[in-house]
Amino acid sequence: MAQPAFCCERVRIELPGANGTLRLIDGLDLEIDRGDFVSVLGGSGTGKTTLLRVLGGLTAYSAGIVRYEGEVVSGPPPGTGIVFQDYGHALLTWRTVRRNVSLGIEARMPEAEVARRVGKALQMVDLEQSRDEYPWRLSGGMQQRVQIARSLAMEPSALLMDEPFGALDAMSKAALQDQLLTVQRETAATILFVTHDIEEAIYLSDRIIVLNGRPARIRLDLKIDLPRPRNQVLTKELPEYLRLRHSLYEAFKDELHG
Ligand SMILES: Nc1ncnc2c1ncn2[C@@H]1O[C@H](COP(=O)(O)OP(=O)(O)OP(=O)(O)O)[C@@H](O)[C@H]1O
Repeated sequence: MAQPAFCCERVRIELPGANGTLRLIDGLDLEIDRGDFVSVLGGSGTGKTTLLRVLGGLTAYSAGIVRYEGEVVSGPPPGTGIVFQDYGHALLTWRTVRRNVSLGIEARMPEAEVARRVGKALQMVDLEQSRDEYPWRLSGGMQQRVQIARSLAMEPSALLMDEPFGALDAMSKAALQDQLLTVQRETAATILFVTHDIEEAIYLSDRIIVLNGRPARIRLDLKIDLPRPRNQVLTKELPEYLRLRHSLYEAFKDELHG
């Protein structure tokens, strides 16, 4: 069998809390295949963001082992990019769009290669027209596209995304979802996507993992077998989409209704 992109074996994640150590996740076994789009759902505070940070090498784990492409994760693995919800803080206001996108690569490669990658990344998120603008002159959706372009310029083999569209209005959100699906098709990157939005998770994913409990465990692991390319109207009318939506809302009934 092909080597998975991410592999967690009996992973325990503990964080310091006001009343001692918080055991957030324990005994987590998880494999994420290369090129898969995997969403992580779970109630507030279950540890979704923390798990993403552990896979991205930003937060240490306390037991077990996390691997990316076979290598033990002990810092941000080469070839992975992280996109946060808070694009406002992620972007540098004094740099143009182009120079925000080049941020992660400009010190590491020749100028011509930087320019090529920035141009390609801006094209993928449809922001070529705004390359010389400053981020504060852009809408929220456009700012988030700048952050995504910055990750894409690193030509990542995996993207870790923490509620990237959580702060956007419904129209911008749908447009960015479709753009992300196009990016995934073009780059074949593995995408791990944390969201609170059940419908967004079904629409985008090949697989959905639901975390719950303290310490959190995987409560549901669903394969999403909807045809691609997906379509905001047609996909959401498919009986299989409605069935998945129904079972996920059932799984979250207690959390949604208190
Ligand atoms: N750096 C930290 N130090 C200590 N505790 C933390 C830290 N980061 C998060 N926590 C705690 O860990 C728990 C899980 O947080 P996390 O942000 O991973 O959950 P989440 O599932 O992403 O939540 P949400 O859906 O609300 O964003 C929370 O109780 C939070 O207070």
